[in-house]
Amino acid sequence: MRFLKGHGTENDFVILPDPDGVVDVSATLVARICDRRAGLGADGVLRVMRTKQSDEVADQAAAAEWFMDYRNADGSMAEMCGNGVRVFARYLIDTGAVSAQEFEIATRGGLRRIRVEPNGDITVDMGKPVVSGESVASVGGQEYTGLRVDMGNPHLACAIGDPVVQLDLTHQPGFDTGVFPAGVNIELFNPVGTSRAVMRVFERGSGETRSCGTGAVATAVAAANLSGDTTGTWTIEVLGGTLTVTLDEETSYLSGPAAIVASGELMLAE
Ligand SMILES: N[C@@H](CCC[C@H](N)C(=O)O)C(=O)O
Repeated sequence: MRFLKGHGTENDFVILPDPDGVVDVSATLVARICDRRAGLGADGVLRVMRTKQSDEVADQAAAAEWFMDYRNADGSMAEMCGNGVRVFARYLIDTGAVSAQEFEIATRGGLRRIRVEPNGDITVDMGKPVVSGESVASVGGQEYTGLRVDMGNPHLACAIGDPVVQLDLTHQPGFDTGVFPAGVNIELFNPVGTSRAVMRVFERGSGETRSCGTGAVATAVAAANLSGDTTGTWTIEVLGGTLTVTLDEETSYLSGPAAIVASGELMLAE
C-alpha cells in the first residue's frame, strides 16, 4: 500500500491514498501505522477517498470531490482535524488532484473550505465555534477550569497561570466524563498580551501532540472570551510552530504551513 507522510506545525500524519475506498482501514492497522517504534509513527492517519465512495459523507459529494477520512493514532475516528485537513489539502495540490486555489474538502464534521495563500500557507474555514459553558480538567493533581468549545470535535480550552512548559502531559488529564461522554481534546494555554497564546494539547485518541488545529481555534476562542472579545486575530504558539486564528462574527479561520515530507510503500497489513 502506498503512503505519504506530512505534517502541519509538527502535527504529523500518514496519508493513505484510497480513492475508491477499497482498503480495510481497521483501528488495528491505524494503530500499527501510527506506532512510533514498530510502525511509521504519526499522530493520525488521513485516508484520501472520493467523497461519492463514502456512505458517511455522500451528502457532501456535490461540493467536494475528496473526503478526509481522519483517524486518531489509537485507531478511533474523529469528526475533524484542523491540521489534518490542511495537510490533506497540500497533498491534493501537490499531486494535481485539485488545481484551484480555493476548494472544499468533505469531513465528518461537514464541508471545509480551503484557500492557498500567496506564501504557500494553507488556510481553512473552520466554521463557527460553538461555546457551551465551562468544565474542569486536571493535570498533575491541579485543576484547571476551561471553556467548552465544539469545533466539530470536542475541546476544553483552559487558560492557566502555571507556565505550560512545566506541565507533565505524559498521562491522560482528568475530565468530566458526564460532560464529555465521547472524550475531549484538552488545551492548556498561557495568554501573552492581548492576541497571542502559548498552547499545549492532549488530544483524544493521540495523547500529547506538538500541534492541534481545532485546538488552536478553541484556544483563540477561550483567549478572546477572557478579554470579552468575539472577533480578531490570534497567534497561537504550539510546540511545533505557529498558527494564526481569525475569528469573525460568522466563522473562524486557521492558517499555517503544511508539508509533505516522504512517500513509500507500506509493508504493514492487519
Ligand atoms: N490534531 C487535530 C485534531 C485531531 C482529532 C482529535 N484528536 C479528536 O479526537 O477530536 C487538529 O489539528 O485539529
